[in-house]
Amino acid sequence: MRTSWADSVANANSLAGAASGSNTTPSSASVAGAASRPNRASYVPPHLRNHPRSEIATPAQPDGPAAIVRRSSFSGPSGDSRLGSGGAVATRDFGHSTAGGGRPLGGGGWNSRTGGWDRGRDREVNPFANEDETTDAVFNEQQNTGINFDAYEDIPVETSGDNVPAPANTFAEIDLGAALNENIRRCKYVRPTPVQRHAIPIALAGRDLMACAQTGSGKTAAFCFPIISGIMNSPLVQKPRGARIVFPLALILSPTRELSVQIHDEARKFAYQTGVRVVVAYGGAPIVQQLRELEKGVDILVATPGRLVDLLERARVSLSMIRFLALDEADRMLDMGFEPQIRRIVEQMDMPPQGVRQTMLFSATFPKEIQRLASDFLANYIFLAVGRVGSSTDLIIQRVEFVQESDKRSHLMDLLHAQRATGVQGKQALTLVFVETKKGADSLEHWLCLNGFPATSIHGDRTQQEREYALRSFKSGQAPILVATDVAARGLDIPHVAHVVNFDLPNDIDDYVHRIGRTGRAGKTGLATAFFNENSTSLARPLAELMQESNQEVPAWLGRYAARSLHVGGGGRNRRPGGGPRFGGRDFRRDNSLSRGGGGGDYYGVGASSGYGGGYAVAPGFTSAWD
Ligand SMILES: Nc1ncnc2c1ncn2[C@@H]1O[C@H](COP(=O)(O)OP(=O)(O)OP(=O)(O)O)[C@@H](O)[C@H]1O
Repeated sequence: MRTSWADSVANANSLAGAASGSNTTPSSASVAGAASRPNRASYVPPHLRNHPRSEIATPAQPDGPAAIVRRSSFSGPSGDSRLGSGGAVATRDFGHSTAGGGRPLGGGGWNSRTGGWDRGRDREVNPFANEDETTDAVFNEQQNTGINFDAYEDIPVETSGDNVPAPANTFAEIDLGAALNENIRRCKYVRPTPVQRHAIPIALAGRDLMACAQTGSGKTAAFCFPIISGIMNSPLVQKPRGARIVFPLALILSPTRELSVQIHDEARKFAYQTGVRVVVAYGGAPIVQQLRELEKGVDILVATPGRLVDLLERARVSLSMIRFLALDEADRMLDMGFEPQIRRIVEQMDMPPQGVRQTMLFSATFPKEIQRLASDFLANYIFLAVGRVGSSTDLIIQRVEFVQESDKRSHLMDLLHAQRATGVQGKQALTLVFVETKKGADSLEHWLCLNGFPATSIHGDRTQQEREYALRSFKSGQAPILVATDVAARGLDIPHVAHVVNFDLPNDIDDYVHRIGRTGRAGKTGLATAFFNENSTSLARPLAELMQESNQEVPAWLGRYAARSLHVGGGGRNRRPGGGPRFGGRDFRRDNSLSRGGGGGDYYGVGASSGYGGGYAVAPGFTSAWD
């Protein structure tokens, strides 16, 4: 059975303790003795290679169950030691003790359950295997080196908060350690995206973070890298053993099952051969299988809130050792749908409080009221806005067409035929069609299939198996059209989505931003078409504003709808406050210190000021820069 790195530490200590004839710690002698046993070829993790043997040291004596062992100090900033008050900090380097001494803590390996931490890692499934085998090398290359990554270069970046760490320009500068760097290379990431450049140094400095950055701009790595590096490099409280309860060190919450699976897949790549074990738990899939995975050991738990609550109630997971908490799609996680569950998980179970754990919230949209809620979870945090957050990337060409309800199907058919005619189809050009209801998704899928367009669908009434199958056939191009409800709106990173069609527009502009963000990812361009009619008038103004902000052509008729909705007070939550350039989800804390510019200005000339293009003063403690 494999274990997590944390378990390995615990087991290493108990093994060594046994070897020295005590229940506590390995003495130097026992370790030396163990090290002098005949060595089988020992696995040296990539990040520990090339370290002189002289640096190799032995874990010092832990002090009871809360003993802390420093895992590795080979690179990166020193870990967050905020948890250090619970026990003694080992002075020797855990990681290095593995590196040089073969199996320094006993011939049986690090872990009595597994027969060896390194053996467990030898058996680690290579998450890059499929990609390496991909014959279409160019395809892969384009995926991640992204010719258009230059498009991000002149993106506006704003940070606020105390003592904001400086951004880094290269991964080498960030110094994540050899193992992570090797995985970054395997992912074909040549340089960090802007959100990574800023967020990773902030997170590595141990700071809490609320980060807004456009869809498809690499937020997953921005929170995964520091978590993995933090787990590898910082002191660790020894995990209690024996019971069937597991103690993850990091928790990543996301709103949908598919997104959790995707984050898990990504995190496994980033953590490959680091010894940091990532496990996913989500609803709709058999819990027994997930429990089995958890029992093998878990450092990073990626979960949907519902399934996590279930695991907590069954006392199979404890959050008492959580050092890193990340909420992906944080605004969604804290809106009315999820907030009670999130509060339960974060505030009412056994998770260390804010200021003790490190908390990171990420999204492309961050309405102010949600920022206010989110600040309950954060301590002295830094707000980071990359791009006009809450806005869409300029890489997505947005079109809005006026289509009556009864004409929508035939209009969609025209679009699809036109795509076919230009050869834009198949695996290299997938089309994602968003509809409002589950029934609507089923019936549109059926109709498309009847009309010779292989389609599939994903929504909440389909079984998890059906959802996963649908996603697989879409990704593979077997069904190059996916009809979806908002369950597929956020986070999903599906290569080659060339066209997003908003067959039904959502009620909330932020949902629109996330939906169209399924294309135009990682520096590539994409197309989004929306069908607008009298049913979507409440979206007219925010949509027109968004398009204007993203340098899109706004049809005159949409401008008229927008102006009208302003006069009748439409917009509701969609009404964007303040006018002026939004920087999207601007830090709500600034509202207290800055006078609001714009006062409802807009580009229709209806508001009090001319809105766009006007700046706002930068208050002390806030920086604003073009990255
Ligand atoms: N530094 C990088 N270089 C090249 N590609 C990258 C880099 N970082 C991330 N990517 C790729 O960019 C794509 C989008 O990343 P990711 O899914 O993390 O975006 P996101 O910001 O979380 O988007 P969303 O807001 O939609 O959730 C992924 O395919 C990822 O592999």
